[in-house]
Amino acid sequence: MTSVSVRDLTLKFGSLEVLHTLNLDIDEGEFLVLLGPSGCGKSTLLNCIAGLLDISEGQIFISGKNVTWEEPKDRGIGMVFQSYALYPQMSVEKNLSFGLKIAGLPKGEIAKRIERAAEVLQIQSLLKRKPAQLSGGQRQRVAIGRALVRDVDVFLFDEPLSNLDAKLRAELRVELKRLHQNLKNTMIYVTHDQIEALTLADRIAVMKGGIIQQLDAPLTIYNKPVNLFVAGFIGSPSMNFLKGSLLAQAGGSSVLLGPDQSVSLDGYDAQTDMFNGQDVIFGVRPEHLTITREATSGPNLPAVVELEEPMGADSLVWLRLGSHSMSVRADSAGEYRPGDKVFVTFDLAHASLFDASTEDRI
Ligand SMILES: Nc1ncnc2c1ncn2[C@@H]1O[C@H](COP(=O)(O)OP(=O)(O)OP(=O)(O)O)[C@@H](O)[C@H]1O
Repeated sequence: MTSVSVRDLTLKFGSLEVLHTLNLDIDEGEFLVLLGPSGCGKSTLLNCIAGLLDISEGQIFISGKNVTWEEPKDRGIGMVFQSYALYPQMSVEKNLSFGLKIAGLPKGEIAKRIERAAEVLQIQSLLKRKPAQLSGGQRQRVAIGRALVRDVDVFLFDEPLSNLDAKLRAELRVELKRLHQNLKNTMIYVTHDQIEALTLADRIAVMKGGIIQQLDAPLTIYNKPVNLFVAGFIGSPSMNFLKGSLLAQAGGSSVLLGPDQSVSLDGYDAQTDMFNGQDVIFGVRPEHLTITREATSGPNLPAVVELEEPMGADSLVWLRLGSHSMSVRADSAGEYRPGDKVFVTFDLAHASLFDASTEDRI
């Protein structure tokens, strides 16, 4: 069942149109991540769903009800912001109970909900403390708790972890995932951190310039990005992009990357013949390339090592291949030296090909 439905949503700030006739359906219990670079409109979209902005055109439905003109408090949503927005003079317990008291809930019910949220978030021992006596991670837990006690259908998160250091962020990310697995509420989560998106989401909506570029499961977005923007935005280290031209012949297509340098597209999962002679961009992730000292039987090209970056478990080896530079994830601990002559093999089943003029996937 659809939990949140956004229909033909347009939002303008004065003459600046930030969201353009946007449509989005989010299933009940789904963890949907809105991902994109700064300024792409993801917080604006979340704020529209929350009712914090008056939309210019379109409609929003939550749990089947048209809430387009409803007040935020009447939408059945709980929101968690990047800034914890806790009341500094109140204890954790009071921060959690405040909204419920205003809503007129009976004392017993309030106590029950706080107890449950405190247990889920492991903050039972912190209930009497003030926000200033908490760490950043604990404060963010309380902020999540405040949304939790409202007993809502839909949680909205706006970059809730971005104020935390990397280690804490990784810990809370796991906790959020666990929380979603236990509660099974619909969650809409804004971030510009692709790791957060890939690890948390059931589906990711990648946005650019107020438009959803791709809405898909994380691995589909990772393996089959619909355009050059999505391909470049997702993945760290980034996908390698090699400019070339497409040559379709009787024996199959290939990409000409330079004089005497061509990569056969045998194994690529789409028809490419109709792009014969056109400029294309061949995209391949560092982990879908293999370096060998000797030529292999697969589609491989000679390359020269520029440098090796050790990354702990493995390393990133930068290669020069004619006029192209590319990085390869290698199971190596400093065995490559600048100037080493190697061969690089391409995993075509995981490669991407883009039309250089439209930047769309072929
Ligand atoms: N109140 C406002 N008045 C005018 N322009 C605004 C307002 N709020 C946001 N904008 C503009 O709308 C666009 C989208 O902003 P939004 O905050 O939604 O982006 P975002 O993708 O969430 O970025 P970030 O990750 O930096 O928060 C930006 O160009 C921003 O400058």
